[in-house]
Amino acid sequence: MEIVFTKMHGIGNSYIYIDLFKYHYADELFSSLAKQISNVNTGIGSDGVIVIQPSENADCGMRIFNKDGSEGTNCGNGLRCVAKYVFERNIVPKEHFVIETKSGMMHVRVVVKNNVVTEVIVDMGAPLLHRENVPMIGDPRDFVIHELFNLPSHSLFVTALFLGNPNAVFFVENIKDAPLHSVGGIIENDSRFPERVNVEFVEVVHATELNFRVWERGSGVTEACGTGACAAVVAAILNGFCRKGEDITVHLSGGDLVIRWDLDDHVWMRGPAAFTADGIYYFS
Ligand SMILES: N[C@H](CCC[C@H](N)C(=O)O)C(=O)O
Repeated sequence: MEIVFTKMHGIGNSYIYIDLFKYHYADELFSSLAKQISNVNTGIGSDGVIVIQPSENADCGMRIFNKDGSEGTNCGNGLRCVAKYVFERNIVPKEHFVIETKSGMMHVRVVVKNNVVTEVIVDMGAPLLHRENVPMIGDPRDFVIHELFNLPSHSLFVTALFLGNPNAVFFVENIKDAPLHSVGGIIENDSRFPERVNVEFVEVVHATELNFRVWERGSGVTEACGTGACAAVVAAILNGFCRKGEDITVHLSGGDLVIRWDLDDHVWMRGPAAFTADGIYYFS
């Protein structure tokens, strides 16, 4: 079966984009497509699949499927790429518009130079801090801020929250020592997170600068995670390392994002998006 696709990335977090405004594929396809096409040897290579589709409630809709075929609820880097795609391909010829995701309506603004989107600003909405919203087991009314999180090999302190998806943030002295590969997958699948969790390690460089690495739910280590970077900024403010209302630069493996948890409680993310290729994939 021939699948028309576009590959894009947001600071190295790459997805295969399927445009359902133009082409028609059955919903049942996407989970197995994500598993197959993400393989760099037998597929195209990506962190998953993102479906761009019409929406009755917004200018367009977006669905995200991780490498393991699981469907996520939002994707920060994906939102910026979808915004660039629908603007430049004349699907949504507006500079301010709304993208519907499983975790809500996302308001985006594209920064345009000579008809090319150079940057996208996304209102990621307000974080949900109660344990039941992360979700994480325990007293539902609690916040999870600097809570002891014991593993067989490590004693860590977690700050957990929902910001488009579930996030568990751990602060480390030096990002180079983050036990990403040794505990990322263990924490992702820990039973304390009933819907699994995206795992972020953060080094506070200073009050307006963070170093960041991520093990993503359903995709493992990626170059960048937009929702995760936003969650890291919220966690840094909750722990007193940074301040609300200030622009925080987050250094991810694939590049930088500028994020602000505003006094109105909304989290704003600003960053680039890029086309990589258009093509046809032979799905079997
Ligand atoms: N792995 C995430 C979805 C992708 C999020 C990430 N790529 C981003 O840029 O926000 C999840 O299952 O919640």
